Amino acid sequence: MNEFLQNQLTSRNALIGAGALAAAYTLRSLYRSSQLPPGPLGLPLLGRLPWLDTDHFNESEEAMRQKYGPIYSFRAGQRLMIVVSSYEMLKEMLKNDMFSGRLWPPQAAELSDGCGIIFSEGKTWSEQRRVGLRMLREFGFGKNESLALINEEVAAILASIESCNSEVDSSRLFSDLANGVIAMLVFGKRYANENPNYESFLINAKKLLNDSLASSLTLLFPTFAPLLKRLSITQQASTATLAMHQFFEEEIKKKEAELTDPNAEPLCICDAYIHERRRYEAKGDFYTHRPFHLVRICMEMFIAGTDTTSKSMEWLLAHMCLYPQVQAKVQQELDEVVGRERRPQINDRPQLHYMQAVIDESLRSASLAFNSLTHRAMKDTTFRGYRIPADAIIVPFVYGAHRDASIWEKPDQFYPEHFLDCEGKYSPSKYLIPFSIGRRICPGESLARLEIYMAFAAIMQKYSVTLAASCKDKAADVERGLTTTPRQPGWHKLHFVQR
Ligand code: HEM
Repeated sequence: MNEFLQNQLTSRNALIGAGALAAAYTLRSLYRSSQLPPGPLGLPLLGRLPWLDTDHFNESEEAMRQKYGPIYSFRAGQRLMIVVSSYEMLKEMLKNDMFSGRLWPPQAAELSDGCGIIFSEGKTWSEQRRVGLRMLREFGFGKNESLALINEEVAAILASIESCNSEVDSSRLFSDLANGVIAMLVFGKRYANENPNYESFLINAKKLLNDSLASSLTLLFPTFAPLLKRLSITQQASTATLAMHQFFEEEIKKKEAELTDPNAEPLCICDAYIHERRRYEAKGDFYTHRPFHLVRICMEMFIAGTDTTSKSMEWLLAHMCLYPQVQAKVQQELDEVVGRERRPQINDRPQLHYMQAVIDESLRSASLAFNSLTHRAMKDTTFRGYRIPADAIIVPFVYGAHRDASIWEKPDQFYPEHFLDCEGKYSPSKYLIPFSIGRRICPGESLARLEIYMAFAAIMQKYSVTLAASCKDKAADVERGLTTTPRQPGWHKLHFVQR
């Protein structure tokens, strides 16, 4: 055989070999994809990203839920998303350690250094969560001190409504309340708005939330993360995080200097944590509660516990504007149970059946944390016969669960009767999961519910609220909401009339 023929044969064999390999690879990928939960195909590298409406991400996901059912999968960039929206599946999945991991953009994960509650996993997470929850209980829920504190913040809201004759920006109305409560719980003091350090902290926190979609590019495209990390949008988020760390480090330093007596009564979460850390250090353990945990926990309480609570109150008032007949019933019940002479208190809550149903229906209808916080599959595993690869992003699609027609009588309407029994008594539903469910369920639920109830009851007792004249024609936009993190009601202003 001459040399030319031999070369031809070798190239042909190489081509056949490469073709066979490619075919085997494609078949294997198709086979492996067929084991995943059903879902739409996407483009190479981009996956379904071009089809997702980033302004109303919840609606894109809801359309897929309608088509593919309660568990589906799709690729976003290089990541596999497993979207789950059935209550029963979420309950089963989220109580399982296998799905309790977290996956964050690499730059955010590096900055967190595995500390705190929200970003951590495994033993560190369970220890920090245990301590955080205990402290929230000690300082946060239902104690006379915290009730007095919330009452003060509510009084400030009422005063600010009273002083404003014209239109009120609802987003400003409630953020002071939620920030004030968290500041008192965490540091035992309220920050004046003019405090420049606190002001810049608030600006950085807003930046971080607003830029979160853009900065998650590094999460969706891990291969390109080193390049993407250099983008200014990613760097802005990191700079904001570092500045926030600095704010908390300085506040904690002041507390440490003040807290010299180990028997001194802790006055806030920060005091209590410093005591706890010193107890561990006295036993020679400098690691379990190393100082950066406290920095992160303080920051997490502010980030996770303020915007969420104030946006829930905004949604409630938006719903009252959109459904005046519901508002009238809330007020009638308040008049009957509490009257107008004294401010509604926590012990009135069990008698305010309709009001509790309205609050729950607003939480359902808004589904503020519409994707909860996403989780990570810790290992290759299976769930209900589907393959779930390690590092798949588990999306608890709360918005979809709250629109499941097999659970909710009128999923697309604002219908407080979802939470009332046939005698008109409040009947909480286990299917309502705005604070998620399972091992990582929000530890701030009781506190958030307390704040929401106290503020809502006080406002409804004294005022009727409508959309301001300038936004009357925007009702549909208000109700459709905006999807940032968290989902906000559409932009609007309010008009209050004293009752
Ligand atoms: C209406 C207000 C709130 C809503 C809708 C809300 C919702 C949520 C959701 C959906 C999660 C994710 C749970 C998961 O990963 O499965 C979460 C986690 C968390 N929330 Fe809240 N939250 C609210 C208020 C608060 C408050 C007031 C605090 C603290 C003072 C707080 C602290 C946290 C923390 C620390 C986590 C992380 C839990 C973990 O990773 O183990 N939240 N929240």
